[in-house]
This record gives sequence, structure tokens and C-alpha cells, in this order.
Amino acid sequence: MIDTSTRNDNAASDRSVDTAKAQDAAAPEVATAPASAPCASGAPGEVVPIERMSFGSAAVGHLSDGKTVFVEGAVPGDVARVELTEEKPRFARGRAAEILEASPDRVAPPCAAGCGGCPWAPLAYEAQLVAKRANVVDALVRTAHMDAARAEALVGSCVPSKRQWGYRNKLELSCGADGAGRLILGMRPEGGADVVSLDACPLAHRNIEGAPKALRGALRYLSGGSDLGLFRVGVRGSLRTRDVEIALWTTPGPFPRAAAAKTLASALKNTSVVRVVADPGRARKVKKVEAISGKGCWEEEVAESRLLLSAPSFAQVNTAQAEKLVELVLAGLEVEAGDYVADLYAGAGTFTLPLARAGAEVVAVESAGSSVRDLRRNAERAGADIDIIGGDAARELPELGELDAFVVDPPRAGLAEGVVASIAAASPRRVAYVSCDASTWARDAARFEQEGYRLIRATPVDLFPQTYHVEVVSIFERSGS
Ligand SMILES: C[S@@+](CC[C@H](N)C(=O)[O-])C[C@H]1O[C@@H](n2cnc3c(N)ncnc32)[C@H](O)[C@@H]1O
Repeated sequence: MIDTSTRNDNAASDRSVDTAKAQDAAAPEVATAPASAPCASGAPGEVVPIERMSFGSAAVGHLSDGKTVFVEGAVPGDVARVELTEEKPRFARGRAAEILEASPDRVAPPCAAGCGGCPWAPLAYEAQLVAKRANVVDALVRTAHMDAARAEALVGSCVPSKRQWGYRNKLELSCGADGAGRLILGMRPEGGADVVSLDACPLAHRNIEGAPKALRGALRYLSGGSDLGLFRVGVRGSLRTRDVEIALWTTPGPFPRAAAAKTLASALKNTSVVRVVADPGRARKVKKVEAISGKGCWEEEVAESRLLLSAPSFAQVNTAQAEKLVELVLAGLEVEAGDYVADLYAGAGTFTLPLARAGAEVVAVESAGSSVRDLRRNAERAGADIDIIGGDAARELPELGELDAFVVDPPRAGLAEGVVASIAAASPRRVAYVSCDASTWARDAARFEQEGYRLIRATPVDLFPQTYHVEVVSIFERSGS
């Protein structure tokens, strides 16, 4: 028996609540008698055999009355004593208070910080890959209403990450205070209010994994008890270029720049320290970025492209797996020299530069100012002649004219209303859709099929081992091509 009572109860995410509702709304009534039972020992809760992982941190089973239950702290194959934390008419949520029979796929995670950053860590890696693929198939069936046999045939195996730990090139640390009011750095568990202090994070590359402890000490010394307006610390570390950047996210106001440069000079063998001035509630609304010491930006090498990235710009956090995304996109589009290709939601150029190297004439659209500037600089350094448009993809798209192919890599919300129709109007031969959210991707896949673009392949790629997140590279082909 494994006592899970010390696990963090806040691990449930807002997103998984939404997903739970969505899954439940789409779930058929359970016809078969479930194998769950009230607890014979008289301990509170029910004995629940765990069936699968959800799209969130929780695993899924059924209560004795047939109701779906989302269980924190369990993995498929476990038999758990589940204490309920929430009951709705059609589903319930709970936590595994005790593991009565451990799954053969249960493993001991190397970190017990309870920060919520690696909710799938108790599940063996091979089983994580299987569960991620199953969730992608499930999204096509439930959200795109695709025939289950077709969905099974279209979705490939999940491409594993070579590094199951130590893969992240970036840590985003929230700032909080301990009981004595001193600065702590750590993670805010999804749905949780308080920051869980960390000394190290085993998901991060070894050159930045000890950053929380190292920077906590340095920043406490720097602040000397005064309020620096610091609300977040970003750390990026590349294994390819050896660049390490510390980004101090602060509210507007005075800041001891010279003292910060001195105090942080050797905190992490860093090559750059910057201050990002922003509002904490709207952290994406960046007011300015000030170089405090070093290069003032961070450089990574991805798929043979050198990418300079400013602290507020999006960057893929698992460099080696990002290269698999690029490979799959290029292979799927079958780009030929001279093809006119649009890269929408282009970021700093992860796909843009390889497309240009493959001989395509590329137009890239990106809305974030810092990414647009980075992309222009990266294109110039690469000697690539790329048409870069700073703006909203949905608004710019109708101006692009006819295209041979598209790459779209939107944020989690997926493609805005009308984008799929505008892409279809440009009549590309193929579209590569890179997604970080299987639900919105499946919604958009159905829209593509309605517009005459057939999904021909979907490959889940694991950029985020130990978590429920999965990227999908999918290829759509114009009917009759
Ligand atoms: C998931 S990231 C992908 C970036 C890039 N393709 C890469 O792999 O590095 C999504 C990007 O879309 C940008 N973005 C978000 N909304 C947008 C919009 N409406 N129009 C254009 N770009 C947008 C973000 O700033 C971000 O750079």
C-alpha cells in the first residue's frame, strides 16, 4: 500500500476541470456494471480500479454508481481508495487517499516537491506515451466526431523524448514569500494560490536545474529586505550554445541595475541578465526589456538555425524535440523549391528559417512585437529573404493571396474563427498544423475537413515528459490533390 495523503491536493487544474466537463458531457452512459465498491475496511471513500489518464493531471475511473471520477495521484492499473473532493451530477473528482494495489506502470518520481510541475511522473514513461496517443485519438473521436477506426489509423505513435528528465531549456519561477517574509522562488500549482518553494527542478537542463536555490540566495541579498517589484524569474539555458539568461520580471519603478549586475554576475554562469518591465496580472503586456549585463538576449540552435530570442518571446522549451517537429512539418508538406509557403504564428522562426532553407518563398505572420523583432534579426543573420508581417494571423491571412502550403502553430486556443476558411480560400496543396492542445486541434481538424482538406496524418510528439501536455503535428491535404 502506498500512502498518498501527503500529495498536493491543488494539482487539479482549471483546464482539467474544463476538460472534465467536456469529457463528461461527451461521455456515453456507462452501461456495464463498474468494478468499484465501497471500502470494506470502513475507511472513507470508494475502492476504484483506475482505467486511464485524463487530458489533465488526474486519472480516470468509475464509482460504483457508474459515475466517472477524476482521481488525482493515481495511474492506470492502480486500485485506489478514492476520497471525493467534488461531486457533480454527471462526474466526480477525488484523490487517491491510498493505493491498495499498485499498477505495474507505477514508478517512484525522483522529486517530491509537490509543485504540480510533473503530474504524470508516477507513470512509467512508455505508459505516458501510450496515454498521450490515446488522448489524441480520443480528441478526434469526441471533438471532431471522427470514426474511431479512422482516428486509430491516422494517429501515429507518440515520438518519445530522448531526455525524460533534464529536457527543459527554460524555467519560469514565480516569486513568493516564506513565513518570515523572505523571497522564495518556485511554482504555483495549477489552481493553487501559494508558491511552492523549490531548490532545484529535475525537468530542467543540468545547467539551470539548480537555479531556484542559486537565484533565491542572490536575489534575497540583492533586495536586502526592500521590495524590488519582482514577480517572476525566467531562466533559459541552452546545451547547444551554452548561453544562460536570467530574466527578472518586475513591475515598473526604480531598480538597482548596477547592484543586480554585480550580484547575479556568477549566480549561474549566466551570459545575460535582463529586466522585463511588465504588469504582473498581464505579464504578456511587456512595457520594456532592459539589458542589465551580458548579451541582453539568449541564443539557441534549433534544426540548424541559430535563433536569437528575447526574454518575452516564445521559444520551444525542449530543443531536441522541437527539431522533430521541424522534421515532421518539412516531410509532411513536401515543399519544393519556389513554393510559396505561409508560416502563421511564426514566433522567432523555428519553422520559418528551415522552410526558407528548403527553397520556399516564405511569408511569416506573428503578432508579438518581441518575436517579430527576433524573427527579422534571425532572418537577416541567416541571409534569408523572408516576408515578415507583424500582425494578427486572422486579419493578415486574406491579404496573402494563393499559396502552395501553410504551417500553422497557434497558441492553445487554436485557430480563430474564420482562419480555416481563409486558409482554404488560399487553396494550398497541404497544411501542416502544429498544435499544443489536442481539443482545439480536433475542433479545427473538423473545420478543415468541412472545407475540403482531409487529415492524412497526425503524429503526437512528446515535448513535455512527466506532464499531460502533448504536441501534435498533423498534415491536411486538399481533396483531389
Ligand atoms: C505556440 S507559439 C509558436 C511559435 C513558433 N511557431 C515556434 O515554434 O517557435 C505561437 C505563436 O503565435 C503567436 N501568436 C499568438 N496569437 C497570434 C495571432 N493572433 N496572430 C499571429 N501570431 C499570434 C505568439 O506570439 C507565438 O509566438
